[in-house]
Amino acid sequence: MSREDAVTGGGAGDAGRGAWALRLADVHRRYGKDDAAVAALDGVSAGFAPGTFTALMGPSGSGKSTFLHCAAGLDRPTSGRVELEGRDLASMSETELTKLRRERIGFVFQAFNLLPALTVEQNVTLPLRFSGRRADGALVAETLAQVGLADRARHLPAQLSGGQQQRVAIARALVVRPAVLFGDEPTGALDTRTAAEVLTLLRNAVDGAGQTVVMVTHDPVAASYADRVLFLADGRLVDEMRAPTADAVAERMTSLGAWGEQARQAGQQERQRAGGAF
Ligand SMILES: Nc1ncnc2c1ncn2[C@@H]1O[C@H](COP(=O)(O)OP(=O)(O)OP(=O)(O)O)[C@@H](O)[C@H]1O
Repeated sequence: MSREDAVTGGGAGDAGRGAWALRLADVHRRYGKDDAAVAALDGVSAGFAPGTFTALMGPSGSGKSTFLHCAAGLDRPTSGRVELEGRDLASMSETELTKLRRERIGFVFQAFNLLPALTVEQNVTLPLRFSGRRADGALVAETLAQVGLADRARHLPAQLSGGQQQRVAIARALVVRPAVLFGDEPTGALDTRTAAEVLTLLRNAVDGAGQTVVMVTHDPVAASYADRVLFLADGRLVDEMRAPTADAVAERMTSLGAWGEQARQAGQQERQRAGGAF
């Protein structure tokens, strides 16, 4: 697959619809109407091959959360296609989307969102119960072992460190063996050493189990664990970096930040010249 195809999710190198775990094609998401309209996503196309780890970065307000929400079926694009394992999310009813989210999508947030009264094992079992599946003991044990918590199954979340709690959240996301695991700043609340453990875990899920991971982060070190970084600015994908290093990512973010600020100022001047409201 060429670099171009990886960014656009199309072209001659695309082996067909089934080739991507996730694919976005010309996705637009607008909020508000007329003068107050905001193009949070402005024609985003990207393909995510199975068993790859992608970091999504960009200045504040560039559209990262909107991207994740549209890609994970939590929000619907204004136009464009989002395909998960070749299935078009736009054609699905709310009931079908809910089922798809439960069975084929994993989500890990900055806040661990564990249920405090349930044990580690019970927290991890929840998604299976929600999707009406039997809480297979072997599967749960295997998933807990995968995140290094086999000996903590009967503990309560409050008895665990922050890093361990995030590992439980990752186990809970992985237990359904999702098509894509989405992370929204999953290491944002962790110290450097603990964050490294969690990122290594995600890396191993990709390398060892063929998991597909898409992670939003502001941290260049976190992004360096990914196979590639996609950079968003003003709702558009503006660059891709393969085999990223923390230094190279930090440098790119600095120039993007400056670029984003220039673009905002230019837009403001334009609106003032045009006699706009602000
Ligand atoms: N519900 C909404 N209604 C109106 N505008 C919105 C809404 N959600 C997001 N936006 C706007 O869309 C743009 C993209 O927002 P988004 O939250 O996706 O950016 P982000 O890159 O995740 O930002 P951050 O890094 O600060 O979390 C911003 O201009 C934001 O103000």
